[in-house]
Amino acid sequence: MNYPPHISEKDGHLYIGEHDTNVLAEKYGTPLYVTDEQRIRDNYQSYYDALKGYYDKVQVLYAAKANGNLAVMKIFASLGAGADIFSAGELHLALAAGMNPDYLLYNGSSKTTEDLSLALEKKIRVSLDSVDELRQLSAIAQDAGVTAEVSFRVNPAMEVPTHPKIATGLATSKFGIHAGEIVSAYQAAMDAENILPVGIHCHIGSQILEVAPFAKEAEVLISVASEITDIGVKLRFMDVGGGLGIPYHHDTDPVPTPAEYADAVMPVFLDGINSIGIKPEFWVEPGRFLMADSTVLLTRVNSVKQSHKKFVNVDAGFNLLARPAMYDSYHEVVVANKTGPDYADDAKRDVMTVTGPICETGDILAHDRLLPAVESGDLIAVLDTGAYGFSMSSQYNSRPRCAEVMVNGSQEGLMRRRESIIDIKQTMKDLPWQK
Ligand SMILES: Cc1ncc(COP(=O)(O)O)c(C=O)c1O
Ligand SMILES: N[C@@H](CCCC[NH3+])C(=O)O
Repeated sequence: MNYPPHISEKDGHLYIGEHDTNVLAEKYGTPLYVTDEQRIRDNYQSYYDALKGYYDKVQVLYAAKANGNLAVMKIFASLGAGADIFSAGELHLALAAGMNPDYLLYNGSSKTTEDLSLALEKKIRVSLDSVDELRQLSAIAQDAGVTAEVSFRVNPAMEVPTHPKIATGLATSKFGIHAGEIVSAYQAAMDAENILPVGIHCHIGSQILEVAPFAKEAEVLISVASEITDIGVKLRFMDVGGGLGIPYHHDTDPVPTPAEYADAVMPVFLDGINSIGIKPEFWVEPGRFLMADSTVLLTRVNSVKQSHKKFVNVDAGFNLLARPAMYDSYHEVVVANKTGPDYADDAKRDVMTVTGPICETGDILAHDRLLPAVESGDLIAVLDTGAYGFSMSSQYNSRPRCAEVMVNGSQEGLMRRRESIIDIKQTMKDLPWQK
């Protein structure tokens, strides 16, 4: 199987960076997420450089929902990124990581008045999702005696090649304001007290492996930019939302590069702004491309069962990696203590289904994979789990969440400790009538 450069096999073991995954699993226990810092930096640099090659006013806003660990946020802060934030928690983490508030955008289709007040208090721009939200923000800004800088999220009514649950710009999606209504929304913002519209925001969906939809999105945004410039909006940024997908099927998926993305999108953007006669910043909010392949989820084999098929029962399930159960997502799996030529012979391999410990039939991490003979105690690595892995985890079945480790060259360290049963119980309360 093809691996990204920070994943390798040595002496029968799977390595991440300079580290034997078996040694890390032994030291920190399983299940365990392990992330390679240098890979995050390299992914960021390739995205940023490709866009910057076209335009000097490029800003990356890391999509914090992909992985909100403070250690991860600090890496992006050190690289100069801001963040796409979707909650007060993500806002808090972005500021704690030292990100510049100028490059944070408070997104979301359902914000509370507390969220809107917090954004104003912290001087964070808000991406509005409805005219109702505009009215609420205007009232809060008037009370606070400040001006709120905003963008609207445009719904571009676009079908995109991805799982329907993560296609966010469909005409039927809950997000954004349709192109036909967007100019009147901006007019309402121009007319509203204590509101200054300064941006356009859009997001067509996630895990898209073609560049054409992003170019089409840029066309839609340019057309909106032209119309709202005509009514007097002074655009400071155009935010195109999330980034490229990644090849989860390592050997067969197409691998669109940031350079191809930039070649498709930037000419549309540049021609558009030149003909309108404006020079807004170009913002992009990648999450998956920056994080997904930086991380492996290590999970120990509890038992193997030959039923109507061969089940490999491991200690991580959809409590820790929801993607396969939620979107039928594919992740490569490797037996991390049985790699290399000794285990490559297909005759000695078997088709196996890797299942988690959760009390649901759908708790399957990987269906029907050809793997070397697996026994209890073996270590399985689930690849490409750095985006929407830990961040979507839960305590279902009252299972404490696992630890997260970061490696960086020869260094390694815990970036999140393992939870215990105390963490599960600590928010529960004794009811007075249940003494
Ligand atoms: C508004 C917004 N921005 C950015 C992202 C990040 O997308 P991706 O991880 O595909 O780059 C998402 C998630 O789909 C999103 O909803
Ligand atoms: N959570 C989704 C990505 C979309 C999230 C943000 N809109 C996934 O795991 O693929």
